[in-house]
Amino acid sequence: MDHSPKTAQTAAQPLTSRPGTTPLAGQIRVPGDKSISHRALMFGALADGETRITGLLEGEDVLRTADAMRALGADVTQLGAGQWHVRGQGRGRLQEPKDVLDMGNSGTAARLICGILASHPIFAVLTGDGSLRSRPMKRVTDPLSGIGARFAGRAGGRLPLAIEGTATPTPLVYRLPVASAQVKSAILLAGLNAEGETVVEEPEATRDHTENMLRHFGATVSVEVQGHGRVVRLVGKPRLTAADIVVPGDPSSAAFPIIAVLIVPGSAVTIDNVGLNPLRTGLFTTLQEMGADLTVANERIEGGEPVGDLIIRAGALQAVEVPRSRVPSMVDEFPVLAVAAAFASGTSRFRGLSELRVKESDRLTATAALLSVNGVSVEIEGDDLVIHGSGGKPPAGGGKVETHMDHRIAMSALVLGLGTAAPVTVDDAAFIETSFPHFADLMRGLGADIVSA
Ligand SMILES: O=C(O)C1=C[C@@H](OP(=O)(O)O)[C@@H](O)[C@H](O)C1
Ligand SMILES: C=C(OP(=O)(O)O)C(=O)O
Repeated sequence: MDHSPKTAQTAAQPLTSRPGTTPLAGQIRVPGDKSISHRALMFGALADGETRITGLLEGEDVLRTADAMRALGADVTQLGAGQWHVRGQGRGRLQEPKDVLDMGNSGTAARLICGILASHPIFAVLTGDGSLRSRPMKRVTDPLSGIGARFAGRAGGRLPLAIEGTATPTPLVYRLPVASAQVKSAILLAGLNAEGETVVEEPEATRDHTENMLRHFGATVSVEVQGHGRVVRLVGKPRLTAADIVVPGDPSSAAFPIIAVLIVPGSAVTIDNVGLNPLRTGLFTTLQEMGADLTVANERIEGGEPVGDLIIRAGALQAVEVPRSRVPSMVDEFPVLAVAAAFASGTSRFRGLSELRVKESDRLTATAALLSVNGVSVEIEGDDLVIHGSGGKPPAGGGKVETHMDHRIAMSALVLGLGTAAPVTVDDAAFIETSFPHFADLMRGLGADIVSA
């Protein structure tokens, strides 16, 4: 099986989704969690010994991380579908890469690897695709300069970025200016090679997979809850020991079939083995507030993370107001939540979405555009998104959506077209491969009508 990332080379792949005449039905699994998959490969590369990973997401973003870890000297091998092993060099012993590291479309890969490289005495250059090269990197390079690493990038700190790591990193005490698990993780990863304690204060709690995995590999990490936020402390220079990892299904990917089921009348689907880390489940809370028929069965802990099976049935939805404090726990789910809101009764407001402007695309603008080109009434007010729902009546559809190299915009638009009056077309579905390989096939298996445009 060829696992090299491809999006950069492939021609645009337009797709159309058409309103079906039959409900969606079935029992499925979604691919492994992207955040946990990146971290599993990185921690495996930083640890002593052999880490075995089950359920790894084989999406292009994660394959970029696998390639980068190989270029830094780790032995990364696929044993079977979702089964990978990584033999690490031991903390602090990564090698200088011989060529530029291409992180493709992945912000998580680029920012976390900056943290890893910053505290190794090596030189490296990072680049990415057109989307990633437009995304801000100063949010990691500014604090990481404080440990003694040096960075030179394009205007605004954008990729390509040259990094000169330091052999003697100073431990940081840093308060995050934005709620970002990527920035928190970059600082903690850099702190692994610093003598003493690295402290990251986050004003809003963000996903804690890095903290969980640090402990799983033997590091000492403490977390103190402070209001909506947390203070994370890492003791530097731990021995990281290889540990097996079981990756749960990605709740951010599950969001797409979930919303599809909710908006296609008569549908009922079960999604098995979805990660339910409480810092990732803001969408489920919000959908329950909208009156969605969404229940969790068989809740259990697997590989240190809570997981469960989701049972979803179509039904009427009410408008919702999502508070700013909930944004980090569902930051990637707003485009598809906006699709659900388009079918609800009443006007929904999602507050405080400024971070959506710096994702793979400006998702605030792209989400509003994907709705309005399909006849949904929507406004952006400051950093809020306001959506006037149709009250269950199918919105017009018939639009061609620009996806701007953004997988989540592409999948959200395709979900919308399953419930609109006329089909919805996306200009390029190729980027769906970054996080959700075989998305269209999985949806077709449930009865969705998705075809090449
Ligand atoms: O740490 C992570 O794995 C991620 C953090 C989030 O980004 P920010 O840290 O920029 O909010 C999220 O949008 C991204 O998909 C994955
Ligand atoms: C924002 C995302 O990913 P990243 O920042 O890793 O590119 C995402 O997957 O929605």
